Amino acid sequence: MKILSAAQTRDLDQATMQEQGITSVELMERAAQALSAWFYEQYGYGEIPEILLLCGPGNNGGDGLALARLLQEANFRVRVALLPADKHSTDWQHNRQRLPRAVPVAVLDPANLLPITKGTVVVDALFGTGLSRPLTGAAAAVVQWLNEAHAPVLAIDLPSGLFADQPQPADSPVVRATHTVTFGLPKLAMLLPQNAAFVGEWTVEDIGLSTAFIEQADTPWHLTRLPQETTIITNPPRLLYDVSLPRRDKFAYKNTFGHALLLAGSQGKMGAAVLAAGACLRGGVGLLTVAVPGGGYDILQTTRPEAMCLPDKHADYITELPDLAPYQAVGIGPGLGQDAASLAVLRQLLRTAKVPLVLDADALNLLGSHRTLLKLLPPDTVLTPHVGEFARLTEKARDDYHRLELLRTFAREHRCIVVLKGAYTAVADRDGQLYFNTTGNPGMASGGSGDVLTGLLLALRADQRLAPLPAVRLAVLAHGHAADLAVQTTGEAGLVAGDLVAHIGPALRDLTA
Ligand SMILES: NC(=O)C1=CN([C@@H]2O[C@H](COP(=O)(O)OP(=O)(O)OC[C@H]3O[C@@H](n4cnc5c(N)ncnc54)[C@H](OP(=O)(O)O)[C@@H]3O)[C@@H](O)[C@H]2O)[C@@H](O)CC1
Ligand SMILES: [K+]
Repeated sequence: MKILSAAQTRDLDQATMQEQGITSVELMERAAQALSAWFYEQYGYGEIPEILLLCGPGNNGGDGLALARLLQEANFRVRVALLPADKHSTDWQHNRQRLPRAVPVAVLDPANLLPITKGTVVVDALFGTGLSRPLTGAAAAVVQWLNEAHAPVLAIDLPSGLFADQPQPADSPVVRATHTVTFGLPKLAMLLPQNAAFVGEWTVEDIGLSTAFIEQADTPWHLTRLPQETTIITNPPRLLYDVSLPRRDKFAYKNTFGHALLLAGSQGKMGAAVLAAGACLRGGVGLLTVAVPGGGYDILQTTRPEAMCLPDKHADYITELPDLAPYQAVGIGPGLGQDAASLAVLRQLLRTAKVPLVLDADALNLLGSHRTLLKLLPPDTVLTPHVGEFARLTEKARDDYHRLELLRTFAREHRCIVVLKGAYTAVADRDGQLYFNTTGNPGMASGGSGDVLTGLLLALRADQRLAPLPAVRLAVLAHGHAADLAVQTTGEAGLVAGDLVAHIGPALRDLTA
């Protein structure tokens, strides 16, 4: 799925109207219907709250006015408060006229804003994708007043004051919504940690926007999602896959799934090697060999009998690179430590490897402290930094938007695939495209999650049937999905990395086309 800019979103609305022969008012009505359906789902069967709709001067306010009418017709108690403005959009005026007289309408007086009654649900229909500058004056005063009320807030399309695709100044006010309902496609702003407190939970409502326009739209931003049912109804339901694991041929041989080498573990960190090895095995690798420090031999052989083990001559950390000839992919980093001997192993690996590489954890820290090594990265090497590790590889980002630019530049410059781990893990490829992952949960914020991802990436990079980018997107999607499956029994707090390993099998089964 694509993510479009604010300008492209406006063009998308126009294209939809032309393609479907509908007016902008009709499109607005679809948006309002989707919003009223949301209210039904939330409140239709329980206690019905009073709803206060704050409406701005443009089409976002027009959405609010149309929603007020639909909610009033559905017997919700509604009130409308308008932001004072000199001009209003045509569709706003249309929906203002259609608003039933029974709905109380007031114009907000920014100098005299009355307290919001407890229990009121507020709809933020002040500004959406048409925000052209940071909020000041009356609009800023209203947003501040709303935020101080701590009421539940549903934002239409975007929380007011937030730009869809670029940062706003730190001191400019933005509505802190409890929930945001957006139309057609998510907006870039919704995926960034710095905006989480404004956006709240978010959902995307389908209002029948032009798929032809979306397909041809040029954008670097994409989403990777679980398989979705097509809109064409079939029995059994047909699924559309963003990425998928090919079904195994009946006569499949283990060579198809590759022989992977994992270099991992040091004294006190053998758990990282065990977790990554487990994930690689559950990820479907044909054969796995794990190179570990001598002292880790018994641990690995006992916990993962399916893997072969190469013990290093040093007891505590890895000092020698094994002969790479037998392997189709190599992973390095989990629990590796940062000893000078391990650095030499990494350097030699980068110089000599002719197969896909996955670099994580201490391998990234070593790269960060010896950046000249970056020149040695073979094309399509996979790097899996979290935000701190990424900063060590490049520079400290000013904000989340800047970080995305650094990420795309880095991936292009080094012709590699970077997996920036976080709530919406971002996969950047050498062409400058960026894919946000949509699976996973906060239970994954605990030790070992990253080691599991490395093992899974290694398995899918060793799989001879998958191209580099789809393999990486699939691994990231499956990793999050495994966590979402596991959390159903463990809960978020109780989720440990071993649970992820145990759920990789079912996660990949769901992603097999
Ligand atoms: N198009 C469609 O068919 C559909 C659109 N949809 C809905 O429309 C929304 C987009 O509507 P929109 O383009 O009218 O923009 P909107 O966000 O209402 O704001 C524009 C107004 O605000 C003003 N303004 C801007 N910044 C300001 C500031 N800082 N401080 C003060 N004023 C400021 C700006 O004035 P100006 O910049 O011209 O001075 C203008 O008057 C979209 O988010 C979705 O909700 C859905 O119904 C689906 C169908
Ligand atoms: K809004």
